[in-house]
Amino acid sequence: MVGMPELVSLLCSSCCFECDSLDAMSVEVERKFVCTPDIQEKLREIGAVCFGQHEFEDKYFDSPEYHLTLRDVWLRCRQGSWELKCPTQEDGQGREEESGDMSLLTRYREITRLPEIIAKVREVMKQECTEYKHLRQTEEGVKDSKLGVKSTNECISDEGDQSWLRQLNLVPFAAFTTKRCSYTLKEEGQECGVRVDLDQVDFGFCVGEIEVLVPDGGEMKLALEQIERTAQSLGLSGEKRVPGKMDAYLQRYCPEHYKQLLDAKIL
Ligand SMILES: Cc1ncc(C[n+]2csc(CCOP(=O)(O)OP(=O)(O)OP(=O)(O)O)c2C)c(N)n1
Repeated sequence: MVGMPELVSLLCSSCCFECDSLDAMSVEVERKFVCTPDIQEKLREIGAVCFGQHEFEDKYFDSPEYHLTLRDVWLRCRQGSWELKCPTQEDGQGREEESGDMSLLTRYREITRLPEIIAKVREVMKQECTEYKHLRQTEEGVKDSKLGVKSTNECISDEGDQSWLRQLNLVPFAAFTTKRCSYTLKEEGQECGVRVDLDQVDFGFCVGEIEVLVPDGGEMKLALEQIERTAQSLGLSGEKRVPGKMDAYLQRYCPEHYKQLLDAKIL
């Protein structure tokens, strides 16, 4: 594991920044790994190209009873844009159920359009607590609110925009800033590249991620194989699940929430 100061110096200051272009609904397949001091050298050796370095703040939201995260549903606002990650199968978790290294892969549906995010959150809340007090009021409120017809994904900019959070009783439970250095690796004959992110968080934690975004209905098997090949060429051996930024944050700052997620086998 690379320490905070080392990764700051590892982050390549010469990289240019390219904006991420995410589909409004796609499946993110990823494998986390422990960053070693030579990771950037290894990435360059295998032909990965650094395409960006940037910093962003994530704020995560849930109900006080953790109705979303206990169903493996993750609502966040990143630099003013809303994102929801949820398991790809309704009943299953995002973790791949295959054996060996494949079990280190996670697969989440990413939703980035606000009306779809609100609809999904409402659906989860409904399943979670059928007699949820706020719900009937929420359904009416969100339908009537200007947010219900908004097609873009915008930040909480005024009181009105926060109404859906209040109506669904969602409150922030985690907030941290990440410095990220992003690489892309294109294999011969493959149309889409693999993305590798090296993240350093403001509370002193580092983690790497190999990631492929599969558009809705896209080829999942290919993505899984691409990630595995990249992991192998980086010499990553892994039998153990690698904790992410959220694991580290909750373990440190919200032990009760963390325990509940461990008990529910979400983390
Ligand atoms: C290995 C592993 N990762 C995540 C989870 C569940 N989970 C916990 S927090 C969480 C939400 C954050 O997901 P993560 O991939 O860690 O976000 P980030 O590192 O910021 O990457 P980006 O979204 O920019 O690509 C999830 C899905 C899990 N059970 N196991």
